[in-house]
Amino acid sequence: MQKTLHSREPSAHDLQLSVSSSPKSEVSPPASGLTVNPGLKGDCTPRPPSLCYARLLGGLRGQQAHWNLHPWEVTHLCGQPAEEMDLDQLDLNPRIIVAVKKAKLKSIKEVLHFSGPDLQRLTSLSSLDVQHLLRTASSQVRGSSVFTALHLYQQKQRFPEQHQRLSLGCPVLDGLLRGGLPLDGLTELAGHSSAGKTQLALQLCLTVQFPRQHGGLGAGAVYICTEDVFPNLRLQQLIAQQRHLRTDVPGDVVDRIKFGNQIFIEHVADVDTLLECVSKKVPVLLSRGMARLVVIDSVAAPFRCEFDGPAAIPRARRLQALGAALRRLSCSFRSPVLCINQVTEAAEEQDAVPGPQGLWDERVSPALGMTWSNQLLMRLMVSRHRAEEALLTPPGRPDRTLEVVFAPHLPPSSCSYTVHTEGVRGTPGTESY
Ligand SMILES: Nc1ncnc2c1ncn2[C@@H]1O[C@H](COP(=O)(O)OP(=O)(O)OP(=O)(O)O)[C@@H](O)[C@H]1O
Repeated sequence: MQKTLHSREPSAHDLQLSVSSSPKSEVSPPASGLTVNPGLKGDCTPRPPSLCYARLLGGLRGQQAHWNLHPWEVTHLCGQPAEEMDLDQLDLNPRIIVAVKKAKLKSIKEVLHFSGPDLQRLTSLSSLDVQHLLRTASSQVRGSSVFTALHLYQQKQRFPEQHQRLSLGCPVLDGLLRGGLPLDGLTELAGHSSAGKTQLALQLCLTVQFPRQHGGLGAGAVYICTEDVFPNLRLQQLIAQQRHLRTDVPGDVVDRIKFGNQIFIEHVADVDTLLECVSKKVPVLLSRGMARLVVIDSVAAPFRCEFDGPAAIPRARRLQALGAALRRLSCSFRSPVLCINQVTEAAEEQDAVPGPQGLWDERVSPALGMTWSNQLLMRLMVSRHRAEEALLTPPGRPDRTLEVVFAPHLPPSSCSYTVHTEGVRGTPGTESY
């Protein structure tokens, strides 16, 4: 009987292993990384565990197995459902396998359903054997693909999904954010009134609709307004100007996208409606692939109105609930969530958020305090130079700054930007890290 355990195309490295009851039908094991299988009696040649086990199994059953795969792969059938996994795939002493089979356990899944003491009782194996059995079974189910965050970070080509970002529609801004907004997690965009937060959010609602190769996610956006009416006129203007802003994208690609049809606008006035919107309505759009960006403009307004005075504890609870719902949405649907936030002038110097250069004179801090800050993956701050400073700014020079206040993957950094008819553009050469 022939048994093929893996359907991968054989390569030069593959070891064709014929296993039979005949002791001569074996292949030299690989030179390195070998272990001695404790279950082998009278045969102390070091071999890969799976190879030893295969040989013994063949010997026990008088059967022939012919495996077209590298022996190391036999123990690493990653991704196969546990219920389909045959006990014979386990790299174990056959004595243990026989005991398990005698106990009428047919698959790895069944083995893993029992606790150690239950297995001991069922199989009459020693506690050490049962521990070994459970460890081998669980590592078989888990497979070999344990990756650290460093692996994911360093191997960009191998994990393109993990490195995907939503472009801001401008190479300078994308350069500052190493590609754009991360898909998993909440990004806050905080800043004074008229700094350009809404402009950037509108631009993202358009960028998200571009195909992946042009920095988008090929879907629409949900825009939740909590304070002002949605700026529809400005959106129409930005749509009309997309060809001028996105000179990197072929004109026919821009023309084909019906930008106006894929922005879902919701107005909410209080915290309950906001929570209901993000937990009921938004998931429907995201799960259907109709949207892959959520914007809340602004997140502070409902909390500011409803929790005036000493209502700190209920406010913190609602903020946490909102943060949790948004994070769940973002991670489940790999869709960025952008929360626009207002800022408050800090009365005390120690409350202020330092800019990348430690600009204490900014003396502003995003609204909603520490409870909200803890919900965020990344905080961006936009600022517009004060009126008196703007007078000193030479004409044509940018008077706005975008700062990365914190992000797990970015250093504190900043760059200048301008808002034009066609949208928001970073100013080349103004980046500082
Ligand atoms: N069509 C346009 N052409 C050029 N600049 C524009 C245009 N529309 C808006 N702007 C600029 O954008 C600024 C307003 O930006 P935006 O509405 O994003 O502010 P904001 O940070 O969201 O403020 P708020 O918190 O009050 O909503 C204006 O001050 C103006 O300089």
